[in-house]
Amino acid sequence: MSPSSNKTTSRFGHLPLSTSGPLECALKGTVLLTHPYFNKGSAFTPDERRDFALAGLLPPSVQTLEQQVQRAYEQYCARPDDLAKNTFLTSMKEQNEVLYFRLLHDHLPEMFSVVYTPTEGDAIQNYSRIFRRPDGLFLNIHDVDRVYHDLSLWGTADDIDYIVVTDGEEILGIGDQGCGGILISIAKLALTTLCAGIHPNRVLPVVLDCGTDNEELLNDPLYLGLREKRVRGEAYDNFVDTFVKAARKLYPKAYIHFEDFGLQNARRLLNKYRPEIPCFNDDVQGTGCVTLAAIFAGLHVTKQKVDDIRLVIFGAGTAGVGIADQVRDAIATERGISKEEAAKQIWLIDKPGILTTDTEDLSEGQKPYAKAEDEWESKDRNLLAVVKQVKPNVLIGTSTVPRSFTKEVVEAMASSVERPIILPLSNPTRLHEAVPSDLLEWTNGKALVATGSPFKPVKGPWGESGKEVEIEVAECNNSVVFPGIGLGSILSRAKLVTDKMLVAAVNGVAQLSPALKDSTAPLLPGVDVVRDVSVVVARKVIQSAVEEGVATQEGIPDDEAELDEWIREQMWDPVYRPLKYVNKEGASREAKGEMRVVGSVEGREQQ
Ligand SMILES: NC(=O)C1=CN([C@@H]2O[C@H](COP(=O)(O)OP(=O)(O)OC[C@H]3O[C@@H](n4cnc5c(N)ncnc54)[C@H](O)[C@@H]3O)[C@@H](O)[C@H]2O)C=CC1
Ligand SMILES: CC(=O)C(=O)O
Ligand SMILES: [Mg+2]
Repeated sequence: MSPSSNKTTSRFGHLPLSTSGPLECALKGTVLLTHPYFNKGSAFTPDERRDFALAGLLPPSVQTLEQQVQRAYEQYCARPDDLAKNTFLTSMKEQNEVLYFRLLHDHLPEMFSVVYTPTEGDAIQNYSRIFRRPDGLFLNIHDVDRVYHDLSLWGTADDIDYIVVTDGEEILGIGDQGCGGILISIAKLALTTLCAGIHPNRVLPVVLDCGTDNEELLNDPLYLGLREKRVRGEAYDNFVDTFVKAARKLYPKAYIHFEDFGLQNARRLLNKYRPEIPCFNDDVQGTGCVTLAAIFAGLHVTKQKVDDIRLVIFGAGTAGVGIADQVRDAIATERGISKEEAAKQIWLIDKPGILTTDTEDLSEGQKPYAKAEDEWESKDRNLLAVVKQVKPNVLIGTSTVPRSFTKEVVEAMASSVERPIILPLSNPTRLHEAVPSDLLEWTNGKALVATGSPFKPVKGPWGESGKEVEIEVAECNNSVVFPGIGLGSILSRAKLVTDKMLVAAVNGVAQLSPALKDSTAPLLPGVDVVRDVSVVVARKVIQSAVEEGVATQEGIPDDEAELDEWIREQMWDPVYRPLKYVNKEGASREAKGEMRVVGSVEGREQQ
């Protein structure tokens, strides 16, 4: 999958998001060189150097993007550790976006974990220490009156397709990171471009700074966010609502992706806004979708059906309940039974142990899964006791409790099922409920494993032959699916993101599972094919949006192959487009470099 050179004119005629042809630019000289969207560095052509007053500002050799990637890769490799590599890549993104995305594209399996989990988690924890220049939109709860104005600086009604917003309360598995959460919005958006070709100049990362309950940050003199305890209740709801309403009014085409909100808010906000606007909560829905696809692949290997699912989820928070709902709904649909009946195949465990109708303070999301108290044989309510009684064939971890899938638990599970499906999903890596090497060793290679963060393949002398075999472990992360869901929603200009669109996305990923063809292969497709996965997911989502009557885009092709072509045509590729000078007066906001980079480039704050 090498990015094509500039796309030729489409046979579909004008497409809203097509990126073919020259790029108009009203910037010149040093301003142009410091603008990440237009900058080409040493790859500016002789004509461009002349037309844009760059001649004396660059060394004479005109280089190709490939040469630049080679140089950048050497510099990347020279960085001593992953956090330094992450910082290097951030700096490259601020200088030259095409080069940044092309470097990542060409080295994706190697660099994915550096720009995403786990290393992005380290960058977020160190945000106020490693900060050099701001990126994204910082809104704070004491300036509610400014929300509309500050949002309006990012473009006009047509300019923004995709917004990722966080309030920083529950970042990955590392908890409250306050305004450092902006980096998760930026990272998720980088993945939408990288994995699904969503245009990097048409996205907006946002952090809603409501304070932080993280004492370390509150006591850090260098902390950059609001230095006070989180504001909650009515003021919080009003702040979020002001943001959502302003975003809808200013950018009516934009899809809003909620990321890493806290347990009290994630699902509540999703339920509030889902019936009204095209929005998506990645931790609830993205995680639910990708995990269901992994379970489908696992059932294919074990030759079981949806009826056979006996699922135990350890950690019944935002992600855990999101997964439970997605699986429950799939069981209900497939078996033609009610959701209540389907929920009987799912058991949730949280801090008090198995959740029963007697458990205090069950959340609304947990209630449908609470089991009758008298079902419990043992007075123990812990994971081991539950596994022994339930005899699950699928065990999922979304608890942030490292090593909680102990040898005893896994052996208990493996004693009652031939091929246990075990998915420790907590991020970052150090919080995984178990590591693949242990799971495979304890089950003699029988466990079907996928993990929340990436792991290297595991070698071992498993099976009766005792021969050394290498098992590749799939990454079960919402990143497999959210870029494609976003792409499909944007291209169809869906009014809403419906349940059926999400089920369609699950089926799209599941049909691409390598395990369908080879039972020893990973349960999910890997990052090496992620753009192809996104096309299939987007296609399924678009078809479903059309069927549901929520697609508003005209001219969506009916034919599947044509639809794929129509999708690919609108995916942004990391290639240089020729620059065409336009006079500043009357130039578009994009040509003036005003989108994504707000205000004058020269005047941007550094440090
Ligand atoms: N692989 C993926 O795609 C995704 C992974 N995650 C990961 O899942 C983890 C959880 O994330 P969220 O659901 O957003 O957090 P959350 O805070 O909403 O949920 C965590 C749940 O685990 C429970 N828990 C904590 N200690 C426990 C214990 N000792 N025993 C049983 N339950 C316990 C908490 O009470 C809470 O209900 C994080 O590490 C996050 O990075 C989240 C979203 C996507
Ligand atoms: C992957 C993700 O969204 C999380 O860990 O929160
Ligand atoms: Mg998340």
